[in-house]
Amino acid sequence: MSQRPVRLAIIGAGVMGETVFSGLLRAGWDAADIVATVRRPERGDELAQRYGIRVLGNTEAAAAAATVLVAVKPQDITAVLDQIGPALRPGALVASLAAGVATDVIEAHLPSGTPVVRVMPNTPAQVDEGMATLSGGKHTESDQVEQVAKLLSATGEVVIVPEKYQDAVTAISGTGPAYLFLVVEAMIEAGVHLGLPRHTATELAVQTMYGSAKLLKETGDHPTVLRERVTSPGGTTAAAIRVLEDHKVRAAFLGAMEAARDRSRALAEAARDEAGQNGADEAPGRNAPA
Ligand SMILES: NC(=O)C1=CN([C@@H]2O[C@H](COP(=O)(O)OP(=O)(O)OC[C@H]3O[C@@H](n4cnc5c(N)ncnc54)[C@H](O)[C@@H]3O)[C@@H](O)[C@H]2O)C=CC1
Ligand SMILES: O=C(O)[C@@H]1CCC=N1
Repeated sequence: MSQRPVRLAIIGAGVMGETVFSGLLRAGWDAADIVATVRRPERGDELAQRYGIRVLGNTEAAAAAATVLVAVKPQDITAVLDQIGPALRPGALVASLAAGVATDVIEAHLPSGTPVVRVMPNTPAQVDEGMATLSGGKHTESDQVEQVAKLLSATGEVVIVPEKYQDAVTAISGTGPAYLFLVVEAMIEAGVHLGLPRHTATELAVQTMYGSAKLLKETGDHPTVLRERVTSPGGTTAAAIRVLEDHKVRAAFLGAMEAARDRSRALAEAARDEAGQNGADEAPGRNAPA
């Protein structure tokens, strides 16, 4: 424990955990500064071989690092926090990627005074175009939130938000890539239905999504303005949009995003109930800053 800490431990290196540490490696971090944990040994071997990072057990990894990023599913997080809490280094910072799970629940499963940062990232971080939002807990100083923001900025944009926004954020940027992939999937299938070869339909749909996103970002123009520029009076776009409006696409997005927000809240409640059942208030102070 007295050894110099590694910079980061990723607890549960699945899709998002790998996304974060691979972005840090692309940004120039040394593999020796990162340790990760996994549930399946084959997964650990794969990560160690591909990236040269060390794969350890959960408590060993937590004990080794200055910052501990917990990237397990919301359903698994309280058990993992209970396991790693006693092993944390004094002053260690804990960040969580778990959808819904609030900082007070995370704090309740860690030694009293542990600084906690709740993060909602997204998968475009795999190509350094992520969108992550961060909120600090009640023992977290603003420079500690900034520290996690700096770390995640290796994989894209980062915004610090009040925690009360995190469920809505989850519905827009955390979950959002899936809506857009579904739109592309639907466009490809429709293109095939119209008689295009599948590879042609795929290339056209993917580049159209990419080009449209770039146009939105680079011009800063409102999507309504950009849509109007495509829509000629009495033309093809007006005909297509009319069908989408008939099918209540906007209402469907409203309903879908309310459902995502509500699910985020429900995941939070499930984790909170577990905290209650375990009688976890806050564990005794073992992590006061050194
Ligand atoms: N996939 C996504 O687009 C996003 C995911 N998230 C959040 O990120 C977290 C991780 O999600 P994914 O990476 O998609 O899930 P995943 O299932 O790919 O990764 C979770 C990993 O944790 C490992 N794990 C579970 N229990 C463990 C334990 N006790 N010890 C060590 N490893 C353990 C699993 O084996 C798995 O590899 C979730 O909490 C999710 O809400 C947040 C934003 C976006
Ligand atoms: O579907 C989920 O629960 C996670 C959180 C945001 C995106 N994927």
